[in-house]
Amino acid sequence: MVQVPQEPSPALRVQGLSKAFGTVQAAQDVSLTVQAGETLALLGPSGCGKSTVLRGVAGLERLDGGQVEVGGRNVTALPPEARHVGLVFQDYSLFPHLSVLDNVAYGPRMRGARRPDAQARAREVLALVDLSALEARRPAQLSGGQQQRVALARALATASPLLLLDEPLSNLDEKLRAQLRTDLHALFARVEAGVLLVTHDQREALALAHRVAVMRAGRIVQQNTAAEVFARPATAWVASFLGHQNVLPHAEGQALLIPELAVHLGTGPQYTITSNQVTESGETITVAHSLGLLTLHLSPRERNLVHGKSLQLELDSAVMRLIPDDRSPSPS
Ligand SMILES: Nc1ncnc2c1ncn2[C@@H]1O[C@H](COP(=O)(O)OP(=O)(O)OP(=O)(O)O)[C@@H](O)[C@H]1O
Repeated sequence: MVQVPQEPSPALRVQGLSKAFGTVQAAQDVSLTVQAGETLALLGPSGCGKSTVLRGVAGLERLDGGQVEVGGRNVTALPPEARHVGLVFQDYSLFPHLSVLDNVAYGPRMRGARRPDAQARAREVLALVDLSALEARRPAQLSGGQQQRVALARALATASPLLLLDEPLSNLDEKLRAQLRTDLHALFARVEAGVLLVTHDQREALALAHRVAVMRAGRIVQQNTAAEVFARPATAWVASFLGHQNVLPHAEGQALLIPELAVHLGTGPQYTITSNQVTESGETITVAHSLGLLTLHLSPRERNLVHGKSLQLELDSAVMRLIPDDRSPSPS
C-alpha cells in the first residue's frame, strides 16, 4: 500500500465561530488557522469581539455555532480542561498561596504527573522565561513583569499545542512592555506551540505575530502576514485603525491611502501649512494639498524644511492606493 504523507495538523483551526450576547453579535462567522510554531495576532479595537473568540476557543464561552480543532482534535463539545490549551489572561490569575515553582507545576500535576516530574517540567520552563532564581517566591513578592512571565511559564508547562494569550502585556509599563515584547518573540521562536494572541496594540501585533487577523464588529476583515496587512490595508477602516494618517475621501465610495513612504519632503511644489502642533518627537502639521488635507509628523531635522508657513513636498503616486472607504456608517 502506498503511504500518503500526512500534513501535520495545525495547532488551531476555527471554522465559522459565532457568538451573540442578546442583540450584540460579538463574533460572527470567524474562521482562522494557527500552524504549529506560528503566532497569529487577533487585532482590533475595544469591543470588536477578540476576547469572545479567544474564550470560545478556550471553551469558556458556549458558542452559537462553529467548530474548534486543537492539534487536529475536534474540541468543540469539550470543557476547557479537556481542550489541552495553555491560557494566559490579563490578570495572570496566579495562586497567591503557592510558590512560583508550584504555580508552574500545577498544570502538569493536574494532568496526572507525579510531583517530582511536575517540578522538573516546571523548572525547565522557568529557565526558559529566565525565572529560575525566583522559584521559591510567592506571586506577591514579584514585579508585574515577573508575574507575567510566571503566568507564561505556567501555560508553557502544560506542553499544550496551543497557547492563548489575552492582552498579555496590558498591565505593564511601557519599558517593561518593550522588554517583554522582545523576550516573548524569542520565546515563541523556541517553543513548538501555535500562539493565538489578542491585542488592540498594533506595535505588539507587529512585533510578535507572523500573521495578523484584523477584527471589526465581530468579523475578521483582513487576515495576512503582519507585514502585508500593515503595508497594504484592505480598506480605509483597516488603514485608519492601523495608524495611517492620510486616508483621504475619494470619489465613489473609495479612499486614497497615502502612506508615509509616499511623501517626499524638501522637493516639489510649496504647500501651505494650515495647522501645527509641537510634539515630544518633533511636530505634527497639516498641509493643504490639492488631494486634501495631509497630516504629517516631522522629526526635528525635518522641521528645518519648513519655511514660514509653507513646506515643499512631492507625493509618489506609485505607493499611493485607492481602497474601499468603509469608515462610515460604522457597524461597530
Ligand atoms: N458576557 C457578556 N454579556 C454581554 N455582552 C458581552 C459579554 N461579553 C462580551 N460582550 C459584548 O460583546 C462584544 C465583544 O466583546 P469582547 O470582550 O469579545 O471584545 P474585545 O474585542 O475583546 O474588547 P476589549 O479589547 O475591550 O477586551 C462587546 O460589545 C461586549 O460588550
